Amino acid sequence: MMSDSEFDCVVIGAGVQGSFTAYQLAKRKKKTLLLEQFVLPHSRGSSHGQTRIIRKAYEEDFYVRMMEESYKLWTQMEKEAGVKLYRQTGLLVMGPENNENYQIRKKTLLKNNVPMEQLTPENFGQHFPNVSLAKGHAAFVELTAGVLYADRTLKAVQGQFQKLGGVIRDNEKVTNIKPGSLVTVSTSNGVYRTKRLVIAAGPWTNKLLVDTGIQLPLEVVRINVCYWREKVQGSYDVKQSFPCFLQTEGEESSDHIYGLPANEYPGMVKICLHAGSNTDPDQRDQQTDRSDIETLQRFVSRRFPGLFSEPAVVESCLYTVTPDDHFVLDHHPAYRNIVIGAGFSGHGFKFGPVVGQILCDLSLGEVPSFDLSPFRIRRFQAKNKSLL
Ligand SMILES: Cc1cc2nc3c(=O)[nH]c(=O)nc-3n(C[C@H](O)[C@H](O)[C@H](O)COP(=O)(O)OP(=O)(O)OC[C@H]3O[C@@H](n4cnc5c(N)ncnc54)[C@H](O)[C@@H]3O)c2cc1C
Ligand SMILES: O=C(O)[C@@H]1CCCC=N1
Repeated sequence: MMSDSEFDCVVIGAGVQGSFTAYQLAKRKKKTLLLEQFVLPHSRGSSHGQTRIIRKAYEEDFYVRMMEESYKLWTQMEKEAGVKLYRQTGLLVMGPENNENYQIRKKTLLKNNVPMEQLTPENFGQHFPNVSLAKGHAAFVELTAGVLYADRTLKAVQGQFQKLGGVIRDNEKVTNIKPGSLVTVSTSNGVYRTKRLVIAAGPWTNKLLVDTGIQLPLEVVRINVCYWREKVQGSYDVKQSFPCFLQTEGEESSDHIYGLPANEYPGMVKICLHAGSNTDPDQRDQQTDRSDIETLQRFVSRRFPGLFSEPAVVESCLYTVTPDDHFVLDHHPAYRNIVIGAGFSGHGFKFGPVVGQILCDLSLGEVPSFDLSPFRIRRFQAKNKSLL
């Protein structure tokens, strides 16, 4: 019989990845504790806000395959929790016709039979009268892409976890990890012992890993989340079937620009640059760089003539970025009973259900159904031995 402070598994971090992992562990009848440093819900990490894009438009086949499973698991969670988490809107992908990144993405979708519609510069305006396609650019629509409701997801997954007997302790910061066959986890409120630990701490990952003797090559980046007001309300609204969009590269920036239809704030479209400035997650609001906003203003005024080119609302969110933009899903190199899910590099939300399954499999010593070589920690070792 385990005491109240002993668990089969402790998960650190109640963002999207930690919450789905804890849910999977509880589903497999493991006594699981989910620890969160802030009072839930909170907006200090990477998973807050109302919406995220779900798509299969990736360059790599392995992400497309993971998304096939993820879509099924999103539907399953919607049914189990009785809430709508996904809305199909399509994803408009635009990029320079001859750009490698744009072309590979298109080919990967075609190869994997993802439903899509290719547009021409001639018919683009009929489909999207309020968007101006740049000269020399091409476009297609990934039809099954859409919007995920983020805050609602966290509430649903954490609720299902608790229904399965899982314990959430929020406002409880992990202050020390002592590895061992039973890992000792000290928090601001107590001490727990667990057979297995999953670290899903988002931007705080390296702060926690110090105790376990490693550091990963992760950069924490602050993103200015900008909302742009419509000149005529409804022109880019989710209810009018305006899609999510992705501009792979353009005159304004070599970084991607992406957006979601007006949804959370009536009459405002979310458009962001997929880049920002480095920050310490505990000092996020001291990072005030707004150079990305100037890039976005140029983009909005050229490509979205129906929006005012001054953001009406600017919020903050954090990315935790790896050197190759691929995730870390692996065992700790020195301690097999510690599993790490990190470095989601600004595109991990849509994978939440499948990441939860993978981290749970790894933690229980089971073989995940995906090839995890792109996500192994040793890929960094080969490049820079001093990082580990
Ligand atoms: C602006 C923006 C737009 C994005 N758009 C998309 C998109 O369209 N589609 C998509 O798929 N993805 C998108 N992403 C990426 C996606 O949101 C992230 O990849 C995902 O939310 C990462 O989740 P996480 O659980 O790893 O991190 P987090 O959500 O940050 O969760 C980590 C949690 O760990 C907790 N924690 C840390 N340290 C401790 C400690 N010591 N003790 C206790 N708790 C601790 C933190 O408080 C936090 O709650 C976007 C991200 C941003 C910022
Ligand atoms: O993951 C996503 O879909 C978004 C859009 C592209 C850049 C990052 N996040």
